[in-house]
Amino acid sequence: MRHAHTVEQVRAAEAALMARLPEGTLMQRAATGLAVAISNFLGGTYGARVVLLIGSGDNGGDALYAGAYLARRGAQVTAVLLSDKPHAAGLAALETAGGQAIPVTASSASNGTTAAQSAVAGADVVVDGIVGIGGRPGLRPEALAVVQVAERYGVPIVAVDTPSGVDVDTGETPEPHVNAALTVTFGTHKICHLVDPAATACGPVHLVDIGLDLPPAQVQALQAADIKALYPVPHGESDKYSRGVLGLMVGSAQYPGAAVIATAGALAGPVGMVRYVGPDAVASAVREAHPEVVGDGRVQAWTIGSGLGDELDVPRIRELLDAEEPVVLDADGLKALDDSGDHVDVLITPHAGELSRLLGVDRATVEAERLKYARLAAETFDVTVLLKGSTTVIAGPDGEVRVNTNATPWLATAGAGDVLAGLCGALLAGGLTALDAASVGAYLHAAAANLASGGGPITAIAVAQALPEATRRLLS
Ligand SMILES: NC(=O)C1=CN([C@@H]2O[C@H](COP(=O)(O)OP(=O)(O)OC[C@H]3O[C@@H](n4cnc5c(N)ncnc54)[C@H](O)[C@@H]3O)[C@@H](O)[C@H]2O)[C@@H](O)CC1
Ligand SMILES: [K+]
Repeated sequence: MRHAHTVEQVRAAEAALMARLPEGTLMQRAATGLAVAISNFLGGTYGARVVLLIGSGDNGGDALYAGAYLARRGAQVTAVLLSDKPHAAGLAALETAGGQAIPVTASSASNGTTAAQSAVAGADVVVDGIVGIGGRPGLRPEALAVVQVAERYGVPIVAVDTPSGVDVDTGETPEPHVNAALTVTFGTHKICHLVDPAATACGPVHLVDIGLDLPPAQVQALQAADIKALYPVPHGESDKYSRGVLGLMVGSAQYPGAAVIATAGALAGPVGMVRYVGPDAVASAVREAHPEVVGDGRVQAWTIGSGLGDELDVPRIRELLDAEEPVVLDADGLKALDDSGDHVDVLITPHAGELSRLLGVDRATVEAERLKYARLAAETFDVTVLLKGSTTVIAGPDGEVRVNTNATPWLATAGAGDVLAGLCGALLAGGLTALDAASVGAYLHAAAANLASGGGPITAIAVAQALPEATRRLLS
């Protein structure tokens, strides 16, 4: 499990630990981990040209001490000072180790550029120590100008703790920010490391343990071992009924393929039986592709909505939402969702466009503030929300949030959502809670997509077909 804590939680844990340790110990731990990570990123330090961007706070202190470490190992280190009050002890350490510091405004011998811009343009790596957890969104003009030089010259940026300019506690990026090739963070993940759009700006995230004692996390990212522990594996006493029966109310004359694809996703889940309920022509198409599927009858869970188009029986869907059996509500089915606030175990699986319609805000706003709107919808409709996207945000009605980060962009293909809806329904029928079904479903869906893709295009059916192998690999 990866945990993400808020800035407030991190500061409290840091304060408690600092009170017990000699001054500067935490920063030394952070800086050493940072320096080792930069050295690994570069594949060695001797002769490497390293430029540090240094703001006014402890984030800059980390970067300066790491720069001193690298300078002692033969790197040519230049600190660009963005503030007139850089971390004094860190700066002294860098200079003692042979590094040099220049103010961001210093002019260069060559016309038109500053010394800082020339240093950045010729660097092997730029280290972003502008701001960390003390930062507000955005970059000041001098900082933005040097960051843009790095981008223009293709110089990779390693972010210290967080890419400067992002909103650390929400993952939002309303203002210009650093786009890192690697982020080295300390103690725990922050929310911006896991939630898009900021998560993308972090690149891979490397966590350095500095010994913090932390409270329960606000956001969690389940890893393979967590998913494995949740998966409902059949045992010696299992039969097709006890493994769970899923009812599918999906597909229509308009979109018969959605029914076939959602069924493929469901059958690749942990259920014992799948029932299809829908128009005769669609049922025939489903049975032709999947002869295992039977008709109406008792079920332990429902998947409703994928590809229903205009064939929406709203009163019937509302009846099922209020009934005891848990429901996955997808795509067109979302039009039947009400905010009566009396849902037992309902999982909705919207993309940003569908969530924006449900909440009456525009799509771009939902995409920019994914965590906020996933939480809001969970609370408003008393459901669990799985908000699809490059990082999937899963929010429970009681405020619990999980994210899934293993997806591939190749998964953005027609029908992929139908596979997910079928799979999540199967996991609900297999006995998982809505939150766990969403977590396991999102993880396996992405794992199957990675397997099927291998770095190339995929179809939704190929994702469904790769699900058994992805599940086998997880469980083995
Ligand atoms: N507190 C600790 O014990 C530890 C802190 N560590 C480092 O310290 C960082 C936090 O340090 P600080 O609390 O000094 O805060 P920062 O270094 O993140 O920010 C410092 C100051 O920058 C200014 N600022 C805010 N937004 C800005 C913006 N957009 N552009 C320019 N300046 C802006 C503010 O005046 C803020 O107080 C962490 O992210 C981490 O890197 C690590 O050394 C681990 C231990
Ligand atoms: K930073």
